[in-house]
Amino acid sequence: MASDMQTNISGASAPNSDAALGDIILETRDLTKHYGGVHALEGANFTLRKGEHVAIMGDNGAGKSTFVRQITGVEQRTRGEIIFDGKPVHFAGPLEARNAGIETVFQTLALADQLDVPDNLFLGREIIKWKLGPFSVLDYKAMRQRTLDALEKTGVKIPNIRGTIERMSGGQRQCVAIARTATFHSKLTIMDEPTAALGVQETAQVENIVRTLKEAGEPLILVSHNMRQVMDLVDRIVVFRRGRICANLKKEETNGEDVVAYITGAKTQPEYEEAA
Ligand SMILES: Nc1ncnc2c1ncn2[C@@H]1O[C@H](COP(=O)(O)OP(=O)(O)OP(=O)(O)O)[C@@H](O)[C@H]1O
Repeated sequence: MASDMQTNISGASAPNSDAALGDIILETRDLTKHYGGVHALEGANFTLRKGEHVAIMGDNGAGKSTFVRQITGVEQRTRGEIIFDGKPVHFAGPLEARNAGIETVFQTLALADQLDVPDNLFLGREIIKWKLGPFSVLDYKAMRQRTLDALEKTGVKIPNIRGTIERMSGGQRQCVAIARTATFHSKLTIMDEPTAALGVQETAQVENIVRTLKEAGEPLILVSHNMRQVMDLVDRIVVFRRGRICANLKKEETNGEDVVAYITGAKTQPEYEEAA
């Protein structure tokens, strides 16, 4: 599948068609989250195919992060179904989601500040050299080598991988988090505003990593407010408004102005009108 896609897709902005994409990797049905009286997410029906890159857009408070938190097991949904890789799932926490193949890069990074890059990459799934009863010895050499491979693959330049995360810039930290995805070939990557706090160069680096994921046929959900970035990187845009999906737009059939009209409520797609 990936190689078929590569022949069809010469760059992130190449035209896309459903035929170039694989089976459904993620589906949500009626996904809903209420915080007491706050209906943060209401009846979200969403589908993502293997190899597809989809942006989630919407105004502040539209429900984007809430949607991500239900999928990644950070919170427990009020109702609805999540079907991941063909099976209904109910993750008790983010580690369970990660072990199932969902790698998430949050706005606030889930990295351990006191640890170095290899330790962060392999946190919770260390390579074991040998194990005897309750004792095990970790294979640090193998973990370091795989770290260097992952950074090289994603084009990330970090001068000293043995330095602790707390000493790195925001961009470097973000790249480490994203390189973790590349290392483990996750089945799905979710990025929630990965470049919101980054400078121009660091943003470009993260965007390059997104392109390498696309070339490798790895699916992605990208939550972003950045229209240029979205138009540059994804195949499809799903717009949330007041907790509900109000548009599902193929990139080649829309433009920035059109997307803004859905975000602000000036437009709603007919199929979502009843819900809006
Ligand atoms: N833990 C919570 N308790 C109560 N209300 C919450 C909680 N988390 C989010 N909300 C509310 O749910 C709604 C959706 O929030 P969410 O963070 O999903 O929006 P968002 O689209 O990600 O916004 P932003 O772009 O500002 O990050 C908002 O009204 C928010 O105040």
